Amino acid sequence: MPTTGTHHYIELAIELNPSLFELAIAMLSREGIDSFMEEETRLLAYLPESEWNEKKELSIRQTLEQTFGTIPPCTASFMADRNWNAEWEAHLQPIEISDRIIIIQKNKEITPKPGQIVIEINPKMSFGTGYHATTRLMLRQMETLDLVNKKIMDIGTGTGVLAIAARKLGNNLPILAFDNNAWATDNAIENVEENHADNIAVELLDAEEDLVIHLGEGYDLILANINKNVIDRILPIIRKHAPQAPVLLSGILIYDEPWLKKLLKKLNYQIEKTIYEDEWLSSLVRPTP
Ligand SMILES: C[S@@+](CC[C@H](N)C(=O)[O-])C[C@H]1O[C@@H](n2cnc3c(N)ncnc32)[C@H](O)[C@@H]1O
Repeated sequence: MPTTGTHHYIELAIELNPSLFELAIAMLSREGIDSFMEEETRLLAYLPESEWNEKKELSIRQTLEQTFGTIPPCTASFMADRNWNAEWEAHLQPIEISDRIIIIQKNKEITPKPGQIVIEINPKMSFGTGYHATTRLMLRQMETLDLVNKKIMDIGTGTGVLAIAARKLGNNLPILAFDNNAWATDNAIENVEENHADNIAVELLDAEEDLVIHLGEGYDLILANINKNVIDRILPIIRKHAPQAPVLLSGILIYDEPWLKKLLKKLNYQIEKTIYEDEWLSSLVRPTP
């Protein structure tokens, strides 16, 4: 079971022209950072205190310099857990993913369109608010799929948003949703409960260590919105141990599409559909028969 505890983190405040936020988010996500908040002229990026050290700081500075030619003014400050929720929630507004799906936060009243699914997400520090293009892309792909009688695994569940969406989009089998970050699993459990989404097992697991044993249970659809490096390592495992399962991928930058195509070819997957938003893509891939 995930541990519920106090989580401290580092807030990086980067002074930037807002037109550069998307690019900065894309590049910082390559550093493994996946929690962001946008202010008028500052991009705030959050990472666990345990991951912050001189090497990480240097690597982030190099990434910023390579991306922008110079390092934008940037400060790092410690943030205790207790500062977090109110601040985050104050920034959030409902996000309409499509005519079919809208994401709202706790205590926000909205009138959904007829037939629109409402997902309530209180993100805390987890990724998956709908504020990121990759979450939107995954949800837009999912709403076009027939999820009935599909056993789904949600790798890197973050807030649990995709698993909850699957349930609300008509999926009727048990879902395994996991993340290697205890903030995320704690938060996903809360969100699953808030949404009365039953039969979703949220677990603290690492895809790179625990996949094989779970894939043996037999899955019909794998959701993996993670990042290039992790996908590079786990897709061969998925191909081997879930040889029939389609995989819905995101967390991949458009610049990395050639890499993705090469990997898919090597593993004998065919691309069924790729969609794009900002610098990001999502591909639905199926094992070649
Ligand atoms: C881009 S977020 C996606 C969150 C959510 N699924 C969504 O679509 O919005 C990626 C998530 O993968 C998790 N993650 C990264 N590496 C992982 C690994 N090796 N095993 C499990 N989860 C991982 C991160 O903690 C993060 O919550």
